Amino acid sequence: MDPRQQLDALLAPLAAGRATVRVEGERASIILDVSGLSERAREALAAEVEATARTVPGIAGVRVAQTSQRTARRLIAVASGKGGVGKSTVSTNLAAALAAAGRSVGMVDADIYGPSQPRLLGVEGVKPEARDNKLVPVPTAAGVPLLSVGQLVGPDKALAWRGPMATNALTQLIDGDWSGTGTIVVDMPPGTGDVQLTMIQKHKPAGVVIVSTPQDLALIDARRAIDLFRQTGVPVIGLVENMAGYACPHCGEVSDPFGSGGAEAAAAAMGIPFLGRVPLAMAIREASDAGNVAERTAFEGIAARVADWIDHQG
Ligand SMILES: Nc1ncnc2c1ncn2[C@@H]1O[C@H](COP(=O)(O)OP(=O)(O)OP(=O)(O)O)[C@@H](O)[C@H]1O
Repeated sequence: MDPRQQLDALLAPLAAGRATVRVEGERASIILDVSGLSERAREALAAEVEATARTVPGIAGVRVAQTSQRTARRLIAVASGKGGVGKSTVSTNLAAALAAAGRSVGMVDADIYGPSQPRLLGVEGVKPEARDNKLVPVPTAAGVPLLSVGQLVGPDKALAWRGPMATNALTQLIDGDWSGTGTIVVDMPPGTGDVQLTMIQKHKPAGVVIVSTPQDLALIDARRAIDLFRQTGVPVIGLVENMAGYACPHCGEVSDPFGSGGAEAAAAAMGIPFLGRVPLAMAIREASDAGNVAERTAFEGIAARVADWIDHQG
């Protein structure tokens, strides 16, 4: 475990959901959300967090800052018209890139048909604890704490759920102990069913990112998803074209077996921003399978555009 992972693991039982941790070289900065705590409890928690952080090998300096301003929770849904287009992969890498850029980001995996975030974020089999009747997000190496349908029932079981069970699970995850987390990326199930409607009506996402492949766009599934969010007043942050072109694993050159520019033109025709293309690349699949998010370059531009959108929402 690297110092960052050790720090997250040690702080989880003490202050998960309250601590936002950054590690640069040998220095750790921890922002502690102390809202709702008494003066004495704040000081005690800050002292305990600092003392604990100092025990981590490889960390030489620790700075703990307290904030009592509970960050307004902002939900960014990631949706697609159909399954298998890489929505989960885009969600993970988007969240990881935002975290790497210094944002406090969490992940809710509401994909009942294939909750793959525990695997993608490298915490498969780790169950969240409950505190004050709320689930406590599981810390991950990418700095993106996670609550997933897969943690509640195991990766293969949720598929058989009917509407109310699925929507209750979504609410339980979104109402977890997210104090200190500014933005929660929500990996939605594909399509336009009950979970999407509950998400829109009850949880009111700030915006939605739509993921599609070049072929998905041609098949109009993505358009149907875009229409649902638009008609219900959820701002569409933009379209990500995934598996766009093939990146040669040897030389990195991207070729376009399906032509290029189609998604960008489709986004323009629908009047929504185009956030970028992610090539079909062996490195992306391998990183996903290994539960790490090392392959980040393809996602940085997309994350920067989403961050820009967030900042302009006030
Ligand atoms: N750009 C890419 N390059 C290579 N492989 C990719 C890329 N994007 C996704 N994949 C791979 O494609 C498969 C499906 O991706 P993912 O699970 O992210 O899709 P999804 O849309 O979330 O699917 P579902 O809706 O079924 O959960 C995974 O094996 C993933 O590693």
